Amino acid sequence: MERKPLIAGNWKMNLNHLEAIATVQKLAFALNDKDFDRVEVAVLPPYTDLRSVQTLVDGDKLRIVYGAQDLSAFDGGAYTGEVSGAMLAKLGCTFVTIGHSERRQYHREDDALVNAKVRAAYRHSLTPILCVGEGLEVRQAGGHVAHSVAQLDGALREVPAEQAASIVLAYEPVWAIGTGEVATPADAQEVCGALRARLAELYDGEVAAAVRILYGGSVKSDNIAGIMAQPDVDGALVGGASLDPGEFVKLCRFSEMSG
Ligand SMILES: O=C[C@H](O)COP(=O)(O)O
Repeated sequence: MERKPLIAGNWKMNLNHLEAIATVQKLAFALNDKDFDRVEVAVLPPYTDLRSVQTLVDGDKLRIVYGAQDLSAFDGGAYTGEVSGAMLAKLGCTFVTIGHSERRQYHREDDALVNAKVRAAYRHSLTPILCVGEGLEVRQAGGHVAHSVAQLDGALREVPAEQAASIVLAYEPVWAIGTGEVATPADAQEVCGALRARLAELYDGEVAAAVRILYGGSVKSDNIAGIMAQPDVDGALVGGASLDPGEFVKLCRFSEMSG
């Protein structure tokens, strides 16, 4: 099955709504139809930017898609500070990142909550970008595959095959996030391959073949080609480098970069 590569820019807590408009405009100006035919390009701005991004994308009929960095496990009600899947769907979001290591670390999100958020996303027709990945100690102890697969198992509890087939996974080794320490292409392939094999066990080969698996962690234009060349890597979840439109455009043209 043909899987269209996805390059997604996770802006984290950067860029206000005015900066978001300028950034998306620069991306739209630089990227052309050929780029969008080859790769799906997504940005994941802070909540406060989403309405502005929606207006720009709709108004100019841009092929850039967008999403949020998190959502509430609940659909509405007295949950101060939370944002529901329904609200994100209304803003035209395609994707929502779930289980990013920064949410797991700073907000104590565990597999049960990640699972509840995955199911909330599907209730509102949002596509989760489910993040898994090990910390340095786990990697050094050789537990990286088991750790990432266990996070996948936890996140997909009670998620039926027809929903799972549309999920996007992101393998992000925590030790490689924002550190400049990029995993080798072989490191990325080892875990991404194991995640796909696990999907085949949990569901079937068809689901496993349909799911896009991204690598994330210090991806830059000078290292993306080798990572993208791996058979089970279908894209990148990019943090820091996505804040620079010129660099992000280069990442979207990964096939022109040297490995
Ligand atoms: O979601 C993106 C990842 O956390 C990677 O961030 P980074 O590219 O700044 O290392």
